Amino acid sequence: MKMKMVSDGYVPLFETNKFKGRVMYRLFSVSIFVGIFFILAYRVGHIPGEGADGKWAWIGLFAAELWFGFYWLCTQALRWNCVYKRTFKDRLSQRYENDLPRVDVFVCTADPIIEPPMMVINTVLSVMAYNYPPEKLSVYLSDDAGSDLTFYALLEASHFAKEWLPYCKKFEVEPRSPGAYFLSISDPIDVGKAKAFVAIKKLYENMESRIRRAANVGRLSEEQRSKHEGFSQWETYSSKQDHDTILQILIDGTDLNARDVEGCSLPTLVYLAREKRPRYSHNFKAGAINALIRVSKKISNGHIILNVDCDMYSNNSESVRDVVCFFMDEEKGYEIAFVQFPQNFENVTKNEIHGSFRENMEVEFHGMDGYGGAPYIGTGCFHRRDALCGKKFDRECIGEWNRENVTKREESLHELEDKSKVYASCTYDENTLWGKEMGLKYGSPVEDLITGISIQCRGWKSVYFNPERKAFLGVAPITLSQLLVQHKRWSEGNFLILFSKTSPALYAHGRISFGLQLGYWCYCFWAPNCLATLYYSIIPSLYLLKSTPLFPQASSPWFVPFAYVISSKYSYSVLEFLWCGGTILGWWNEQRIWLYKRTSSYLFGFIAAILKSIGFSDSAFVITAKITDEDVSERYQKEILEFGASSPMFTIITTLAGLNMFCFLGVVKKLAMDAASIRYFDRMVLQIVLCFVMVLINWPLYQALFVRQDKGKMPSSLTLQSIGFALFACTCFLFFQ
Ligand SMILES: O=c1ccn([C@@H]2O[C@H](COP(=O)(O)OP(=O)(O)O[C@H]3O[C@H](CO)[C@@H](O)[C@H](O)[C@H]3O)[C@@H](O)[C@H]2O)c(=O)[nH]1
Ligand SMILES: [Mn+2]
Repeated sequence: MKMKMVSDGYVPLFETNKFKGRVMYRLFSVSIFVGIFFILAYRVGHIPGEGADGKWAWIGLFAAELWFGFYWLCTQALRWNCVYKRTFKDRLSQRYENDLPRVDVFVCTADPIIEPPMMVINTVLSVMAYNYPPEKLSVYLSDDAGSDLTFYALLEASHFAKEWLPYCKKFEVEPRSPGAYFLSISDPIDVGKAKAFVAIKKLYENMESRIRRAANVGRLSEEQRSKHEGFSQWETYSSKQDHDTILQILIDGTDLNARDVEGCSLPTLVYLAREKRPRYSHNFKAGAINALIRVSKKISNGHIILNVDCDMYSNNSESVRDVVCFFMDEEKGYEIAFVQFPQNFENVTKNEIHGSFRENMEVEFHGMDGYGGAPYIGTGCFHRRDALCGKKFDRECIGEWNRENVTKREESLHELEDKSKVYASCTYDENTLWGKEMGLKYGSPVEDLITGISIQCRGWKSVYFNPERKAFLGVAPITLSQLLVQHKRWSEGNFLILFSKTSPALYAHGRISFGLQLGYWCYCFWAPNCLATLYYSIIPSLYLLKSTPLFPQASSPWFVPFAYVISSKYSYSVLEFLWCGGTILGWWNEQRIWLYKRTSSYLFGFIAAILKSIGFSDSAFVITAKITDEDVSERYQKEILEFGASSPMFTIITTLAGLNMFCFLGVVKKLAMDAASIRYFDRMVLQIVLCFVMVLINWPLYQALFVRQDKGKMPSSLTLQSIGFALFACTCFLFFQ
């Protein structure tokens, strides 16, 4: 009904544009498909005869190539149908400025040491300062550590906000995280602003030094505690895993006395540490968010919920308005459950030694958006509250944004706090649909992705929005081992989704589009990728030692599909990377990380997933550290890979690098000594190239093994062990096989 009414003079609040080079890309993609077909045909048609050397290796390669072919096909779904979104915020203001929906922002933190309170409150301040009516904005901090230090920092932030918010609005500051803002501007050019700048900076620095001092001492003084009654809630606190619910409304937006220094109202600000007991599983981040969903329903009940990690500050004060354009669009808004922004990082170096999510963010998610289903990736995502709470999509529920406004509260603030605490108790979830059908799903290390899929399976659509000015900036892992651990968690979780109730292989079939299903497979199948990749990076190199060819020789026509697929796929990959704003060296680094992730993280993730599904272990959420030592981050800035400590993941990648080094040395020896080396080269060319690329890509690793002397080099024990393994493997292969 409503749709009919508006469609006459309908002027949309957002538009969707298709990628212009679509047809070209599809033709290119088909040509690669044909190439892959010929490669597989070659494998099937040329299996070495019974008893011939390398028969089983050959069959293994066939399996690996079949896998890569399948995986490649899935990745096409991410590129086939890319779309780009644009919003019209001026139209939004014209039409709805007085009817904007309420928005609740959830920031979560879990450890005051690896997630320093200063970082947390910078994120909080940045979202409090959104260009949005403050009476419609509420900010909640979930503290899974229940740390009084974090509470203290938030209390300080609530005072500072009274100066910071009007300052941001007056001078149209960007970004609105004070820390990032002061770093980006050393001296204001405009003299008129200079005074205000100096004053606010001073306030910030004073606050910072108070918080840092408290953090260094490790506890708060009696005097600090006496400044706020909220601290009394820590009296019964025994540990991070064992404490009552701590809930404090620091700023009550409905209170007419809560004003900033210019007399404008302030957003509501709430601190919550949900109840924790050792006997009850707290379900990590999913449990924290679900507690917030319930508590916030009682306090502010925003229609839209934004969820950010504590290290992801808002870099664009217009984001909420962008999002509201999607939700309030009269024709298409009613079917959107969530709007996901990209994850961008503040601390990536120019050539991204740890790789980045560049292609995922700039290409692949646009591809999924083309099928109506951007994934939910945990942070920087705005949800429609109802959809997040389990509501099924229903065509009838159009135009419900303008429902009731906050009615004047009957109870006092204290009563409200006490009543809301119930919703954060550790037993509240038991025997309810929370964590299953409602809120974020429990039991998965990637609660975000799986929750997004289940929302889409209930009929909702989602939107991916990637504006010019980045909406959020976070902290990427600074050391290689942190990165590998993070990817282990993801690959394990993504793989387990396939076997879950909302598997994109089975359950989702028919509920989401097939293109989107394939798109999700790319992520779900991260872990098993390790098998084919390990095989490809070991077996062909080993067979070089025996001079057994496993690929067509250079003079054979079968060489053509291999050469075509490899060269065109990689040329395209480089072009895509540059087009997304990367550098050539960045691309090369990305390939290295691709290899390391696939051979170590994914392998461990794969094993962990299997152990978990047969009931041997339980997955945990290892929180990614956001701070490091001075010299570690110095090396990171210089783009030097950080090893330092031993880890089983390093053993694998080092053994692999050693093995390829030995095989390559074997080739060099053959080429130098053998009179028929031209013939050898012709027969073995693809294997030699593969081995050579492996050596080349591992160059920084060899330096860490043999050359570097700094603290971030590979530990000597690990070097010895891995080189030993590699030598052993080569020798065994040569003499006993
Ligand atoms: O028990 C926990 C554990 C974590 N967190 C918070 O969850 C967020 C993400 O944790 P982090 O260690 O930074 O993980 P990342 O690997 O960086 O997280 C990515 O991957 C996760 C899923 O694996 C998603 O939940 C995140 O949103 C996404 O940024 C942080 O704000 C944590 O404070 C909690 O609140 N409680
Ligand atoms: Mn993180």
